[in-house]
Amino acid sequence: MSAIKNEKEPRSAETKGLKELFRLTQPKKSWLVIAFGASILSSLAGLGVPLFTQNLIDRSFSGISLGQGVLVIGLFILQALFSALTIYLLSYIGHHMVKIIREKLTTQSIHFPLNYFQIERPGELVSRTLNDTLLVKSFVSDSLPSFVSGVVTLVVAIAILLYMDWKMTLLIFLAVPIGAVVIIPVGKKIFELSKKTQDETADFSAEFGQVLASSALVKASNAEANAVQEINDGVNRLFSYGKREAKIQAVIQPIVSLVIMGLVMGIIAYGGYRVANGTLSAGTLIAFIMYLFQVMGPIVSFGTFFTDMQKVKGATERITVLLREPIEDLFQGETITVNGESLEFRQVSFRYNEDKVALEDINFTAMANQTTAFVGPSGSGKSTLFTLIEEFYQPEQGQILIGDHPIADYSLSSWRRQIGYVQQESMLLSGSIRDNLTYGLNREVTDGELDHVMALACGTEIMQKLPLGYQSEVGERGAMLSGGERQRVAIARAFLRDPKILLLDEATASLDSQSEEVVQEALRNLMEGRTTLVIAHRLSTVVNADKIIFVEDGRITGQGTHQELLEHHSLYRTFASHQLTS
Ligand SMILES: Nc1ncnc2c1ncn2[C@@H]1O[C@H](COP(=O)(O)OP(=O)(O)OP(=O)(O)O)[C@@H](O)[C@H]1O
Repeated sequence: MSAIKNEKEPRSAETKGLKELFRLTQPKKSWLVIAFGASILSSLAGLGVPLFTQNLIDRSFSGISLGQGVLVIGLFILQALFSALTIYLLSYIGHHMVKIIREKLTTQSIHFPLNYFQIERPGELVSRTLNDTLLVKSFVSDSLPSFVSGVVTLVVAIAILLYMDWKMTLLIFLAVPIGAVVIIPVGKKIFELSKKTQDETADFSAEFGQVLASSALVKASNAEANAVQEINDGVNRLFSYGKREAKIQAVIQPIVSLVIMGLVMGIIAYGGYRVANGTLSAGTLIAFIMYLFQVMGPIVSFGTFFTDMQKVKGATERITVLLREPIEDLFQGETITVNGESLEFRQVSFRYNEDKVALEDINFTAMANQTTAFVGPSGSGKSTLFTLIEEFYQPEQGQILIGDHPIADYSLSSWRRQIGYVQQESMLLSGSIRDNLTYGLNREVTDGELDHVMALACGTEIMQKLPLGYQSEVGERGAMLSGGERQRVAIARAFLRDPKILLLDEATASLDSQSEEVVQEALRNLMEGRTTLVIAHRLSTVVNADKIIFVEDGRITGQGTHQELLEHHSLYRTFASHQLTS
C-alpha cells in the first residue's frame, strides 16, 4: 500500500493533474473568471503606458493635455486596482483550495484503517498535508495568474510591436529560443530537485516526530547523541538539496540577465541606428524598450510556470493517491444495541501479513455478563483477539458473532459503542480530565455525573488533589498523572460510556501492588453486569473468572475454569505453579 508515487509520467498528463486539482477543490468558477479577467485588464492597462510615452517623446515633450494626463493617471490607477483585485481573489482561492484539500486529507487520515499506519508513518502524512498543499497554493495564487497575465501581455505587446515596427520585433524573437535552450533543461533539474526536497521534508518530519515522541526512551538509552546525529543527517540532506538549488539559481539568473541585457543593447544599437537615419522615431524606440521589459518577465516566468506545474502535478498525484486509499465506513450496516447476547469466535483465523499466522482456528464463546480470561505466553495472540473484536482488522477466515449475528453486519460506529477497551497503558490525550473523560461522547455531561463515575473508578481522591478539578490539564498523553491515576481515569471513561462488553488488556500489569489493588477494585465495579474479556499475565487476577482460555502460538490449547485447567493443561499448571506460589 504505497501511498507516495513518484514515477515520471508523460507530459500529456500535466493538464490531467490540474484538472484533478480543480475537480477535487471545486473553486468558485465566477471568482476565477473575475480574477483572471481583472488580471488581463491590469495587463492591458499596463500596456497602454508605453504608447503614451512614445506619443509624449515624439512630440518633444511639447505639453501634455489635461485629457492625456487624466488618461495616464487613470491607466495607473486601473492597473493598480485590477492588480489588487487579482492578487486578493487568487490568494483567497488558493488558500480556500488548500483548506478543502487539507480537510479532505485530515478526514481521510482519521478514517484510515489501523493497518495503514503500519506501512505509512504518521509524520509523513502530516508533512504531505502541510507541504504538498502549500505547493498547490503557491501555484494557484502566484504561478497560474502570472502565466495568464503573461500570455495576455505577450500576445498584445507583440501585436503592438509588430504594428509599430516588425523588423525590431523579430529581433526580440531571437531571445525566445536562447531563453528556451537555457530555461527548459534547468527547469527540469529544478523540478527533480523540488520533488526530492518534498520527499526528504516528509521523511524528515516523520523521523523527527518519532524521535520526539520517544523522548523518554532516547534519554533512558543515553541515545541523545545518536538522535541528534540522525536528525541532523536529515537537516544536512535538506541543506545539500538547498545548495544544489543555489548553484542552479546562480547559473540561471546571470544567464537570464545576460540575455536581457544583450537584447536591450541590440535593440538600442539597431534602434539608435534607425533613429539616426530617420526610419524610426525616438519615441517608438523608447516604447519598444519599455515593451521589451514588459514581455521579458512573462517569457522568463513561462519556464518556471512549467516546472511549477510539474511540481503541483506531483503534489496532486500524491494527494489523490492518499484520497483513494480505502477508509473505514463507520455507518455502513445495521445498528446494534447488545442486550444479553454472548460473544462467539467461530473458526477465526487471522494474519497481520503474509509471513505469519497470528491466530488460527479460534473457537470460544464469552457468555453474557460473565468474565472470560485469556492467558498464555507473550506474543501468543491475546491482544490480537481484542483488535479483531474491535474490528480494527477483519478475520481472514471464520466469523465473530454476537448472539447469532456476525458483528461484520453491524455498523462499526454502533458496534464500537458497545465496547469499553481499557488498555495496559491507558492512552490519555493532552487536555483536561473532563476532555479525557468525555472523549468521543456527543452529549452534555454534568460534573455530578463525572463525580459519580470517578467514584466508581476509585478516583475521588485523585480529584481532591487537583485544584482545578475536572479542568486540570493532564499533560501530553497524560504525563502529569501517575500510571495508576491514568488507569482510573480510563476506567471512569469506560463507566461513562457504559459499554455492554468490556475488554481489559492487562490493565493492572504495569502498576505497583498498592495501585493495583485500587485499580482492581475499580475494575470489579466496572465489570459488574457486563460481558468482560480480560487478558492477564498474573493468574491471581483471573483465577475466579468464569472461563479461562489458554492461548499458545495463535491457537487455543485449553479452556475451562481455573480448576479444570489445573487438572488438564500442563503449561497452565506450570504457569500457575510459577505465579500463584511466589
Ligand atoms: N500490528 C502488528 N503487525 C504485525 N504483527 C503483529 C502486530 N501486532 C502483533 N503482531 C504479532 O502477532 C503476534 C501476536 O501478538 P499479540 O500482541 O496479540 O500477542 P500477546 O499474546 O497479546 O502478547 P503480550 O502478552 O506480550 O502482549 C506476535 O507474534 C506479534 O509479533
